[in-house]
Order: sequence, then structure tokens, then C-alpha cells
Amino acid sequence: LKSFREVLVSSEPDLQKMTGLSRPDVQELLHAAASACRTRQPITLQLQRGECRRLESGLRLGTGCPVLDQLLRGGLPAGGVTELAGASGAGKTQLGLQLCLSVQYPVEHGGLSAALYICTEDPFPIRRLQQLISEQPSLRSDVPPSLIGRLRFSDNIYLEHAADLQDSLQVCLSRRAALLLAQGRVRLVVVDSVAALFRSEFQPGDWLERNKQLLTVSSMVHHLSHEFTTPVLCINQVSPALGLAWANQVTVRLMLRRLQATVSRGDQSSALRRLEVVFAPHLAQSSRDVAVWREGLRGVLD
Ligand SMILES: Nc1ncnc2c1ncn2[C@@H]1O[C@H](COP(=O)(O)OP(=O)(O)OP(=O)(O)O)[C@@H](O)[C@H]1O
Repeated sequence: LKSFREVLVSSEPDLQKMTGLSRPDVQELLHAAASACRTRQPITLQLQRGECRRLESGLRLGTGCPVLDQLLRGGLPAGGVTELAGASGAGKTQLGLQLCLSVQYPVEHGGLSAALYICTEDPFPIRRLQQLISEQPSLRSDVPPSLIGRLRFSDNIYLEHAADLQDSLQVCLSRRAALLLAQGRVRLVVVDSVAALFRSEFQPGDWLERNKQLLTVSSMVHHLSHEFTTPVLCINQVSPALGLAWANQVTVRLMLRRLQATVSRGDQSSALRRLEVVFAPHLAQSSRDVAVWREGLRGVLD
């Protein structure tokens, strides 16, 4: 062994064989060689689970429900892509609609501005949106009713229907969404759903082209979110159906599951759901039980 490099590129067992030294002595040799090569003192980083400074102080978009906001530490991060995954009927669209309303409140009530809602598969549920609007005073008892009365919710949701990937969704994201965000007219983008287009447009054999397109879409939403410090919510029916190319661009992944149990309240009943943080740099892996009521998605307290 003639150089530090030779020591450092050898494995512990090889060094033991070459030198006849004991394991602790070989470890000492490696430490000594590493210290001799180091020109600067090492910096110690303390990483704590659930702590991420970049998102720590950042702006959040509240959901309108204190239980969900507590789970999400204030709501959706303004600079990041959140994926909401779950089976059909789980209530993903309900949460997407609710966020389109909560974004319209003043910042002190957890809002930001207006919303852009991009539908790919199903038509936009306009009737349900109208019901959610009329039920806002019941959901948002924290906001003065006079303020709620002044908000013109349906005037501040831009709707787009993107029926295919390249001609519609990519054009919508790169042109219309970018323009609305640059003009400051919108501060939330919901895509409902990304997976639907990939499911319908690609056969299993087209994986290379599929991954290429996926990367294009995922980097587009990522770019929009960071460039304009805007929360982007991507609703997907199954996850992680889109694979690694997609997963790498998502900041937060949430999963909404419909459970067997039912909960009742007055004349209403709802299937119990569980909203779970699958991963997020600033959140612990945790969950809350929720129900879908006339006024929207709300945490169910024990
Ligand atoms: N007016 C309402 N009052 C109470 N609950 C409602 C109301 N409208 C819808 N829901 C609940 O929301 C469910 C549908 O949720 P949603 O459309 O968000 O599902 P999803 O997860 O988006 O499904 P998909 O992937 O098929 O679009 C219904 O099954 C019902 O339980």
C-alpha cells in the first residue's frame, strides 16, 4: 500500500488480508487515511425527521378544515407539487374542489388567490362546486359570514379540459397556466388527473415514450410550482402507477382511502376515509380520519 488512495479504495476485508491487521486496526487505518486526505474539517449536519427548513417557513394553502391543516402543518406547501392518490370514490375531487374555494380567502384565513382546475377525464363537477359554495359558512365558521358573502367563488376558478396529453395538457400547462400564474391571476393549479391520460394513451410496450412524456409533464408542474411559488395538486387514481420519473418530481404524496365504517351527523351519513401522509420532507408519516359532508371534507374527531 503506497498511497492513501490505495488504502481508501480497498475494502475492510481486503485490507485485513493484505496487512494481517485486526478489524479495529484496519478501521483505524481507514480513519487515518481519510483524515490525512481531508483538507477541511467536516461539517456536522443534524437531520431530523419531519424537519425541512425550505418548507418550514413557507407559505401554505389551508384546506378549510383545522384537522387536515394540523396534519399538513398548515396546508399544501406553496412551492411544491402535492399528489393526492386514492381509489375511485375516495373523495379526491372533493378535496380538490374544496381547495379551489379555500385558496380564495384572504391570506390571514389560509388563502392565496384564484384557482386553475384542469380536468382530463371527467367533466368538472359544477353542481357539487355550487353546493360547496353555498355551504361555505358552515365549513368556515372561523371566517366572518360577511366576508364569505363578499367572495365571488365561482368567478375565481379557471376551468380547462385537457382530453389528451400533448395537444391539450402540455399546451395548457406550458402556456395558459404559465400565463395565468405570471399575471398573478391564479395561485393554485389542480390537475385531475395526470394518470388518466397516461392510462388511456399508452400501451404497456410504449414505456420509453410514456416515461419521456411523463418526465415532461412532471417537470412542467414542478417548474410552475417553484417559479410562481404556487401549490400544484395532482389528483391520481392509483399510485405509484406513474413510477419513479413521476415520484421524483412530487414533493408531498397523500393517500386518501375509503374505509368500511360509516359515520353519521344529523341527517347525513358518510363513509369514513383516511387521509395519510405517505411522504413529505416536512411532515411526519401520519394520518387523520375524515368524512365527506355537504360542506366538504372534514376531519372526524374521536
Ligand atoms: N353532496 C355530497 N354530499 C356528501 N358527500 C358527497 C357529496 N358529493 C359527493 N360526495 C361523496 O364523495 C364521493 C365522490 O368523491 P370524489 O368524486 O371526490 O371521488 P374521487 O376520489 O375523485 O373518485 P374518481 O377517482 O372516480 O374521480 C361520493 O362517493 C360521496 O361519498
